[in-house]
Amino acid sequence: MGDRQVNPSPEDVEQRYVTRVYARLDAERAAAGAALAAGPGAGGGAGFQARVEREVSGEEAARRLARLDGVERALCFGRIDHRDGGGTFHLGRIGLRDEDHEPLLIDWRAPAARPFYTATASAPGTLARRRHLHLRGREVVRLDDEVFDLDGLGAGDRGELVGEAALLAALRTGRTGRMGDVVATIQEEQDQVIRSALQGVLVVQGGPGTGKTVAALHRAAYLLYTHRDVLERRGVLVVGPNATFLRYIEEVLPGLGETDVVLTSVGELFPGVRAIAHEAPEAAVVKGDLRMAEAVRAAVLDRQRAPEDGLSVEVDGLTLHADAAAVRKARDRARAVRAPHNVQRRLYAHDLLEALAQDRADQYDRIADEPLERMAAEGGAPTWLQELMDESDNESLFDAEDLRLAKEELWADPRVRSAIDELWPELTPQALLEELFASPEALHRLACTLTDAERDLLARPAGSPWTVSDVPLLDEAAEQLGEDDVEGRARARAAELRRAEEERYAREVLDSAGADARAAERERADEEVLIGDRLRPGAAYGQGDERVGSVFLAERHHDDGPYRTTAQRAAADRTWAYGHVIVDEAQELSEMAWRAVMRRVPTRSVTAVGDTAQTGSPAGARSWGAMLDRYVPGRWREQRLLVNYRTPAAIARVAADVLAAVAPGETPPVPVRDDGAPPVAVRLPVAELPGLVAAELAGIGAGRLAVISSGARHAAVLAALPDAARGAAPEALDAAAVVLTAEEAKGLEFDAVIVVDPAGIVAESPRGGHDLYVAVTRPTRRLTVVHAGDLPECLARLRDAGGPGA
Ligand SMILES: Nc1ncnc2c1ncn2[C@@H]1O[C@H](COP(=O)(O)OP(=O)(O)OP(=O)(O)O)[C@@H](O)[C@H]1O
Repeated sequence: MGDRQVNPSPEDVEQRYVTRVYARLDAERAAAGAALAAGPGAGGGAGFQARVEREVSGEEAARRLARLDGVERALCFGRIDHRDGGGTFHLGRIGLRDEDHEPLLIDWRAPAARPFYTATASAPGTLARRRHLHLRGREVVRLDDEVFDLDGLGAGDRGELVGEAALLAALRTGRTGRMGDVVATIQEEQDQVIRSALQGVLVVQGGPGTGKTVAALHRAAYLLYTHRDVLERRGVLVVGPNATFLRYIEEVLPGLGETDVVLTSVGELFPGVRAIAHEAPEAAVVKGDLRMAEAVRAAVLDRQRAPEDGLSVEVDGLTLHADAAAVRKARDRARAVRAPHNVQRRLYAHDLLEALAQDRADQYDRIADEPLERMAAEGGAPTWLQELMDESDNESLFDAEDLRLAKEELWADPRVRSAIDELWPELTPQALLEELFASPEALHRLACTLTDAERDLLARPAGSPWTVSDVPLLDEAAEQLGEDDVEGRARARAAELRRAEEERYAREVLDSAGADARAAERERADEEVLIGDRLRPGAAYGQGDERVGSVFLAERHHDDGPYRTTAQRAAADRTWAYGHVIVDEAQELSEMAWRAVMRRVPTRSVTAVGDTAQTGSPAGARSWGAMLDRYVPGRWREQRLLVNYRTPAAIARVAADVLAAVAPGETPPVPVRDDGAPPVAVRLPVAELPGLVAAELAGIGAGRLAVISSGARHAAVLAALPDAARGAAPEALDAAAVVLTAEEAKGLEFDAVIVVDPAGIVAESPRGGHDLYVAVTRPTRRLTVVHAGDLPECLARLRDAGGPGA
């Protein structure tokens, strides 16, 4: 008996494999940790080259460690067996090799992993079997097998879901308040989105719950894996609708082993400004309109003056004058240079200083000559003096060096400086916009393509807090003004030699990365400003001006402080050019917001995911072409997601009714499951919400609940539910119950949702009932609609269903 060989169960076999995989992960972590601990002191050699190499290997170790740390959970989740001796592969969040460098775990993004995501019962490709491994910690707790039997059932019987059992199990799991990755259950239509080419603009259009967000995040991870060379250096930017949403999705990418991604919202795109103030939707519409770019431009040009009577300044008892023609010439010359306002200003100031210095020299000449000329005129000059005077006729006492010194001296004089500042001030984006909005006269004169009513919407007192729709305008202004990085340039001057070396290195980086359009543009602009050493750095200007594109990059590469990742450096730099940008809830972006986003990705490598049927902002997109054709005329490609993974069929039917009312002609996505409690409508005073919330929470166990209410009832709902989390603060995601507006709920999901005052939500929705559509598409299990008056017609199905309070 004791000798009898018992075949190990499939679970045991997989457990053994999984244990090996985790042992390997531990070993790799230890190695990366040791490399990092050895630190920059490791490896000898002084000089820049050695330093860069050490820094790069330090970066590499830090990155590797972060990647290995993120993938602990469900590291190995699948296995594929090919037919006819094609081999067996285990799939994981990252790839691992064993001690002999043989593949142990295939990265889910590798081509070899693809059949796992594309094989269906009707089209299994070369697969004989797909297996999902479910782990708890490092323990295998369940296996789901799909055996592809070519002679078996047809597609109609099996459906086309990939890994159906595992998918449904994943969809039924209670929500945690954080989006998780779906690497084990990616569906084929999502796989196509994820693996679509890096180049160009990809629009992913799909109804609520079709996995647009989750697919976009997996796409980020896929692109980083496949194009690591470019993207690790340039970074990937994900733009989401607000800070809560960003918190909701922030764990997905680290869980996939990727950390080089910047997550931000439009309100945070401008470093140093936190836009939190609310404003009227009508004002947001005006600020989102492209005509605002013209208004900002006009406001900048308005601050570049050439007065009719020229410039006069009192200096040391003399009135120095630059006549109108000279000032106009200086302005036109500065404007002709392709550089932003604050950079052009240096040229303008230089030319005015020259005119003033020349005037002073002429006046000194006259003063010096005057007594002699008077003597000569009175016939009292001796012959030798007369001869000398004739010889020096028209010859100034001042040479070029004197003039240069005079300019420096004048620039150091506060009266001269403030006179020049009056005509062409150095401006910050904040000051420019604040002054524009605070002056009805300036608005009238400069925002001339707007109507009076539109201008009235922009007017507000100085010192008002920034709103989200101000941010693209600040960005626009920053682009027109140019930032004068005084500190950066002072640092640069102090380390001239080191910079030269770094520049050489950065040039190599630039070359290998291909042309960086943005850096090249800056380079051109700066060279033009500096042509012929006209503004040579010196005491007069106090700063080094010799910036070129690769120096920008060198500055970005080098940092005297602790090591910063690409993502950290990119996030702090408004002018960073990303390798790829993903925009979620992209339908909400205004024209001006798109302009700010596109500025950050000169290569136009963009993924825009959204649903034009959910557009809530009146400044947002009604069609993708309206937003994108301007940047990539006719060249953006669209992929549609058609399956709803979030909401069970009964709730999806209610949502479809709402959709038919707010966006007739739009097709709702097809729900993938038909379970969960039927949705109900209850007539209930807000004061009785606590009982309903308690009952719903009991119904969902450890899940999450949201109460989504109209603005009109919001305060009353908050008062009735003092224990619930409130508002869109990111912490609210951790609470069992949260009270939100429809706007705040966008992109999020909850096990149970209570929609309060649907008629109010419809009435308040700037674009009709779109906000109600958002609200009823948030639940994964239960939907309750609470109303006091009549239900909106689009919810008639709930009334007819005869729920308890219908
Ligand atoms: N292939 C999948 N496997 C498991 N879960 C999935 C899959 N695809 C989507 N889901 C789940 O479906 C839910 C909806 O996904 P997601 O939030 O990405 O949808 P969306 O299209 O962005 O929705 P919305 O338009 O409402 O923002 C999430 O819980 C997500 O994890």
